[in-house]
Amino acid sequence: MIEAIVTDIEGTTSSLSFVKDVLFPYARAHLPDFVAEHCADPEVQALLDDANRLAGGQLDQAALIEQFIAWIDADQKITPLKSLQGLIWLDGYRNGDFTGHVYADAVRNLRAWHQRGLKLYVYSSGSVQAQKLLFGHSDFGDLTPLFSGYFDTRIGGKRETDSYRKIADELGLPAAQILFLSDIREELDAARAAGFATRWLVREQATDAGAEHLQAADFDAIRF
Ligand SMILES: CSCCC(=O)C(=O)COP(=O)(O)O
Ligand SMILES: [Mg+2]
Repeated sequence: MIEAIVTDIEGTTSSLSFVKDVLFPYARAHLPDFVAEHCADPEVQALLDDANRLAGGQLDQAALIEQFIAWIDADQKITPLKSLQGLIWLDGYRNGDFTGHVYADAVRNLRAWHQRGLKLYVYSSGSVQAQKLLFGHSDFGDLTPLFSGYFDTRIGGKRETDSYRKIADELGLPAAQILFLSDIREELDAARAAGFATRWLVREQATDAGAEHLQAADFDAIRF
């Protein structure tokens, strides 16, 4: 019996287009000024140091900004980049430049599952701060009361089975009692290898008859 649901964001609760056409360009445009203004801030300094280590060198600030932009353009899920993006998006949400896109069917079912007593969690490559911002400033208002916890790549990559083992440990539940929702097959494969139940959200892609994961066109089609 399913006791908890862990959901991905991009392509699952929220549209690919919101992330790729709104969030990423906003971070890209504001990143140079943000780094220049906040580089003495200890939290930002630590992210710059992490990024420098991952880039394998002692990049100066201009080169580091170029590196961050290259990572954004390649949609790299680099943890310090994702944390920096979260800090930059804070201003965008606060200024009302955008609200977090969440599909109506996702909101409807998340609310129903929460009402039924299921525990709901988020696991996204976006930082925990970015996740809370998106759901806290969503098109449907503040959805954060629905969630019991958030995970990002600090627990491990989404295509790594060990990440799901760690999440199950943190939830204190047998993996078989946790349902993972995602639009990415490799993420579902990793979750399934850890023992999770899975549903493949196929909102904007063709269904795959040979897939090992049950597929759902949207959250209304998810049964368990
Ligand atoms: C948390 S909102 C921004 C999403 C994001 O930055 C991202 O890389 C999407 O990753 P996901 O794991 O949700 O597909
Ligand atoms: Mg996704």
